[in-house]
Amino acid sequence: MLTLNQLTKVYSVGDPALRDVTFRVPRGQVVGLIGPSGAGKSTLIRCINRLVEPSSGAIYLDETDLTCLGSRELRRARRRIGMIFQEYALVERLTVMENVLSGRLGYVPFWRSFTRRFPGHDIENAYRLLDRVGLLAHADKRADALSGGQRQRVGIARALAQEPELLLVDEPTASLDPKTSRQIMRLITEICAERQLPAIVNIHDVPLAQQFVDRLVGLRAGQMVFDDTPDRLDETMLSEIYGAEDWTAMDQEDDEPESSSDAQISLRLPGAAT
Ligand SMILES: Nc1ncnc2c1ncn2[C@@H]1O[C@H](COP(=O)(O)OP(=O)(O)OP(=O)(O)O)[C@@H](O)[C@H]1O
Repeated sequence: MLTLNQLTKVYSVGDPALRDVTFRVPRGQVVGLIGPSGAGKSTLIRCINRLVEPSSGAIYLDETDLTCLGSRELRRARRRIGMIFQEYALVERLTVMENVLSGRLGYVPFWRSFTRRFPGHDIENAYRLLDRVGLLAHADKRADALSGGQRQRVGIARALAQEPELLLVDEPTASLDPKTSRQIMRLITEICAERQLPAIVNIHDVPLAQQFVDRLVGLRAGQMVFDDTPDRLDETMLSEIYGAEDWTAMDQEDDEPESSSDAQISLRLPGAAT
């Protein structure tokens, strides 16, 4: 279980990026984090893994307050947090298998990581994970030979190789076409249910989020303005989160042809095609 308690972040300049954000994510629940640009979504995710230092508040991963950890304890705690990134963050010249095994680097002694010699059970587990994400036949291919969707599947398998207790997912579909985006969101949510993993997914595509996540948290100017199931997010609430003017503008953009490079971040209300 992840618990954020009055999490606040004030950067050296500007208004607070997060103000007293409080919510819990129980095991197996996938929370979609939505809000306009600058609302604080990335800051929230980065505070949890302490890439950004929170200004105040607490972040509990089960019993551990992540905000209080020294550097050594923090390294250990980060092993418990799997990250999935928009641009996959793979090592392109390494194979799919080597990329998945890199999720184990925090667990093996330095000499093993240096020579990339991993214990047999890590390798067996990596094969199982590749099978789960549908990439078993691609284990020996170089990462740069894969499509975007396949790369993201490698990213998911690598995060799972860590045997995490929490998944933090940053715009997992922003570089993917709509069909592949749905496949990736389906995979993430199925895996979280299977493994009873709590997850926070930072996502711009509201309809996609509504289709797959258990719960939506809406941020605006660093404050939580929505926390409910996706079916409770109506037009009024969307205007509240995104601001009436911005929301109307984005809604109109949605009427433009798909060729728009912003097509994927356009916002539509429920009923997106599967
Ligand atoms: N390193 C930084 N130093 C100062 N201000 C920052 C820094 N990073 C973010 N901010 C500010 O904090 C606020 C929240 O930014 P953040 O990137 O978390 O928003 P976001 O919701 O993730 O936006 P986007 O959807 O565009 O990625 C913004 O006002 C931003 O300008």
